[in-house]
Amino acid sequence: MSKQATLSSFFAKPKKSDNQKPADIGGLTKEAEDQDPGHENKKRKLENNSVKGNPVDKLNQRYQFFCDYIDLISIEEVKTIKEPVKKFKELTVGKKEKLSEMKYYSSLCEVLESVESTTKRLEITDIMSNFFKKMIDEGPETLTKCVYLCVNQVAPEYEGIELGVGESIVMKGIASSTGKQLSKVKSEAEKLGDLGTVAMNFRTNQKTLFPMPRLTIDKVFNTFYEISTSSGALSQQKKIDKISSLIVSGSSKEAKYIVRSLEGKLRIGLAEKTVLVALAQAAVFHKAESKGKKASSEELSKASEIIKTVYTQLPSYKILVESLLTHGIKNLQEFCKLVPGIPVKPMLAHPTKSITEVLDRFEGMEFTCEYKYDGERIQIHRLENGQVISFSRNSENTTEKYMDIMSKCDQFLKSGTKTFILDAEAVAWDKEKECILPFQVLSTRKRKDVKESEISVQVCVFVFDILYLNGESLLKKTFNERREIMKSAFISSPGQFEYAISKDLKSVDEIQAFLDESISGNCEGLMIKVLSGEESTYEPSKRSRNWLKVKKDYLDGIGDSLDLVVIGAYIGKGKRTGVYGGFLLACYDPEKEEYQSICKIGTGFSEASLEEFKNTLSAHVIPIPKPYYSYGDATKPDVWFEPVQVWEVKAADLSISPVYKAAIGYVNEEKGISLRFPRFIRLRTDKGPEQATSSEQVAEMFESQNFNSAS
Ligand SMILES: Nc1ncnc2c1ncn2[C@@H]1O[C@H](COP(=O)(O)OP(=O)(O)OP(=O)(O)O)[C@@H](O)[C@H]1O
Ligand SMILES: [Mg+2]
Ligand SMILES: [Mg+2]
Repeated sequence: MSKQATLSSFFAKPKKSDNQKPADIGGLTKEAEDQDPGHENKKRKLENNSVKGNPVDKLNQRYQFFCDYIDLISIEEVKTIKEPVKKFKELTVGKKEKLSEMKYYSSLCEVLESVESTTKRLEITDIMSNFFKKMIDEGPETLTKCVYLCVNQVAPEYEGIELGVGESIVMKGIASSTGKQLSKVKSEAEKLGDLGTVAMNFRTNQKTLFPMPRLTIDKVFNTFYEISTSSGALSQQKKIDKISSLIVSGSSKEAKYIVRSLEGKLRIGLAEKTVLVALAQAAVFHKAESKGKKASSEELSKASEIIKTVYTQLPSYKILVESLLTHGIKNLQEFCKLVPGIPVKPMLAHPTKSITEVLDRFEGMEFTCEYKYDGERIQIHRLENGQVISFSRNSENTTEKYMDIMSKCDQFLKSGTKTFILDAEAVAWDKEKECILPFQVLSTRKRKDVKESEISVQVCVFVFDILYLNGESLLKKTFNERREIMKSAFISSPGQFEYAISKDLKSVDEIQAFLDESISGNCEGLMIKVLSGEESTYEPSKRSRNWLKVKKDYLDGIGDSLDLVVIGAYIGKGKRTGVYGGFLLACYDPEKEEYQSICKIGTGFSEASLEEFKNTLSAHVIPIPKPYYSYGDATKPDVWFEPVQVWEVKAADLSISPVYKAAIGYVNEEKGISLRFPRFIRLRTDKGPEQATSSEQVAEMFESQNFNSAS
């Protein structure tokens, strides 16, 4: 551990055992300070200060004393102060000049505050790009950490390290750092609805005897990282201590953002896309200014496009920022390409409600129809070293879950096939009857601590696309080309590793027959995809109109199911006594960062599932609704939940509602949209709450329903 780290960790936890009152080592009362405008007393104290205790404590305390006043004393003056300061000078000032203002967490917080105070996207982008432009001078490490703090992550999403600790731990951290009772923190939280504000208020009213060293971006990021990665028996207390030390060192404003971050989300209206665009623009501005020029709007929009494309292919801010600063925005695409080992956000499809709708959309284009398998999306990567790993739709590493397939993947390769990225669907497979099993069977497979010998549910992987082969990205190739490359590089094996069944059809009748065939083969319907031309490239992370899904169960209905977040429940009566009788569901509006109520649901549940939800959801009951829940009083549930579960729901249709809030502002300024006859289908473990059906999607579904019924 470096000296710096040892010393700063001292600040994290002031030791009470040294029989020293803070004032003894330099703290002065406010009055004394006022009477000492030249800080003469402080300097004298600094020079004379003597501390008791073991040598390390002494050193630490002296260092702390030194830090208390370093801001008041010029470096020249410091040099004239003799022992004991000399030692600290060697440790700190001698090696490092005072940090630039941009290195402090307060500079970031100021920016976060300005972002929070506006809702105008362009203004937010400007604020951020200005900030990043200055940050570029601080080097790639600080800039990377800054970007991570802005999107509230500590590592790339695919590493699965999440910043966000339980509310109760954050509360304990606030209590211990502000000297308040835990019950007081809780009651304030109930009153104000936001823990960040609670921490801020407590911190504002708190008197500290001497100032703590200022928080740097580095320190905050590193502590967040430690908190996110610590596990084990003592981790709870360690987390509380770390949270507490950050809050103690932070100003009231800093405390607010620290707490918000720890809760898992900043909620200031700063979208990840905006951060990316701002980063691109910052690079352009920085370069232009260094040459004494002005950046053109063309350059700016081109840079934004480049960075967005690059990030979908290589979602790592560290690599992105380093390449950006080393090679410049223009060359970014050359240095940041997709690479096996780093998951790409998969391409998504648009729902349709009839085959004729598909034919209208694809008129004059070459397209193909594939079976739509009902399992779990799987992206299979083979790395340079021969390792085979897989990721979910959500970029979660699922190698362990599918270890049986991954371990024998090499059997399915033709010679010469080395590195690749495949897009596929994993489906439960009945070995004896040689047929596809329903999704429910697949979902019984364990995700963690899997032993290959204990796997009872066999899986067959149906491959439908290839993104990368032997060092080459295939994203820009047409689907026709990709499909040929895919078929030339692998050997299919029935019941284990197959290509998705497909036919290049043209007429409604043919497609209808193929759809029926897919249903008899235990599939959900068809995926219909553009085969050739510019519109047939692979578009990572995009819900593209070049891929259409046709689901048998939703034809002539609303076209697709919805994935909704459970935000509340109603106490069960009669047969449902003891469990929840119904639930309040919401869609998500990423622009407003809020969950909007869309329907009550009480149908589609088995007794067992109601028991299960009672157990799992009870752990997430919150006393009052989150400030980012939008709901009408008429639908107020008996209990509120944290947004943790996503349910797939089927509905008869959508209607305008004065009570529900979904997609408010899209179709009607005051009214929302609600689901009629909603029915629970299944729990989605592969989607997080923010990946629930968005308000925009709800509005689109509503509009397409009305368009079709009108025509
Ligand atoms: N041949 C195929 N081509 C592409 N995707 C397929 C195919 N067969 C099955 N799928 C699966 O179908 C999914 C798309 O339809 P589905 O309604 O199941 O999506 P979802 O996971 O609910 O996501 P969303 O509704 O947000 O699009 C793909 O993500 C993929 O997992
Ligand atoms: Mg599916
Ligand atoms: Mg869906």
